[in-house]
Amino acid sequence: MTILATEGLTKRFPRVTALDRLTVSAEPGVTGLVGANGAGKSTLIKLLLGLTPPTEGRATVLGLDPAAQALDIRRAVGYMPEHECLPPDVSATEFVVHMARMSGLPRAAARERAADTLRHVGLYEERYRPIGGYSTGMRQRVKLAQALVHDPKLVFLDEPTNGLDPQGRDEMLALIRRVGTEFGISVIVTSHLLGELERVCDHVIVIDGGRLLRSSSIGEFTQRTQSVTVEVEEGQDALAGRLAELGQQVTAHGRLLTVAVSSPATYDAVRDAVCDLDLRLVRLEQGRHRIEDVFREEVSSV
Ligand SMILES: Nc1ncnc2c1ncn2[C@@H]1O[C@H](COP(=O)(O)OP(=O)(O)OP(=O)(O)O)[C@@H](O)[C@H]1O
Repeated sequence: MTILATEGLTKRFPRVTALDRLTVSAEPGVTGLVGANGAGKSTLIKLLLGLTPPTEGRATVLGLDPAAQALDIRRAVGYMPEHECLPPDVSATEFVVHMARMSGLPRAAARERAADTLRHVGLYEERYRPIGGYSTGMRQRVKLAQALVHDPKLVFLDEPTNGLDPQGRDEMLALIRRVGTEFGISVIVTSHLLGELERVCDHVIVIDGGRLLRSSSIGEFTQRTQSVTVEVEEGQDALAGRLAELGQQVTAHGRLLTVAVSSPATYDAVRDAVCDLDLRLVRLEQGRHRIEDVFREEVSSV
């Protein structure tokens, strides 16, 4: 089942084209939507929720059309907006119960669901205090709770790690992973920090300037760029030459050599070259480029 699909989706503002003929789809699971600030991530989410109409093109969310079935979509989808949107003078409990009631839950069910959801996102006693006194991390959790309280099939999380310190970031990312795995809710999560998404996503969509740069599973993203780092005590130039003769693709970074792994034979070639030249091997380490590196390479080649 496809959770969302777009075809030639375009949004033009008077001065800027925020989305430019975007054709992409996502399957159930956790999908990262990656792009620099201004790439068009928030605009895409707003179009998919039916909050703003496209200039051209089409989209479906859970098989529904945002232009004609926006209310049905909102019933089945949760949305955590990027910007601050919480009332400071009510408690998290009051706010999340209110949001559950807005989604159509009866009073008792809304209270129960709100309590469960706030506990799931890690807010306990503090949920009775006014939101105005919360830390950024606590406020992000409240925003996440209101997106989950009506038990959606899919949630859009717009920059959920924004403003968090490294520990808060790790906790939020772990929570997002749990939403996708334990709760079984599909997640579309945006970030301009490319590296952090590889830890939680099954699939990544990269957009740049409103255009699709890449859409693939995390595995494909990193596999393609698998490499092995070789360090020898001395003789790295001779080793690089020998490996090149054996048909390997080698790059030198000071004392370290990075060899692209084209097949398992690459490891045999490294072993043979080190033995032939009688070198002392210090390190042989499997390396994977991070999404960040792949993205940088692709952007610079566009
Ligand atoms: N309502 C609007 N009117 C005019 N321009 C807009 C509007 N909304 C977005 N834009 C522009 O469209 C482009 C894409 O914005 P968008 O907010 O979708 O990017 P983003 O990838 O979510 O980045 P950020 O994380 O910085 O919000 C930007 O150039 C932005 O200035």
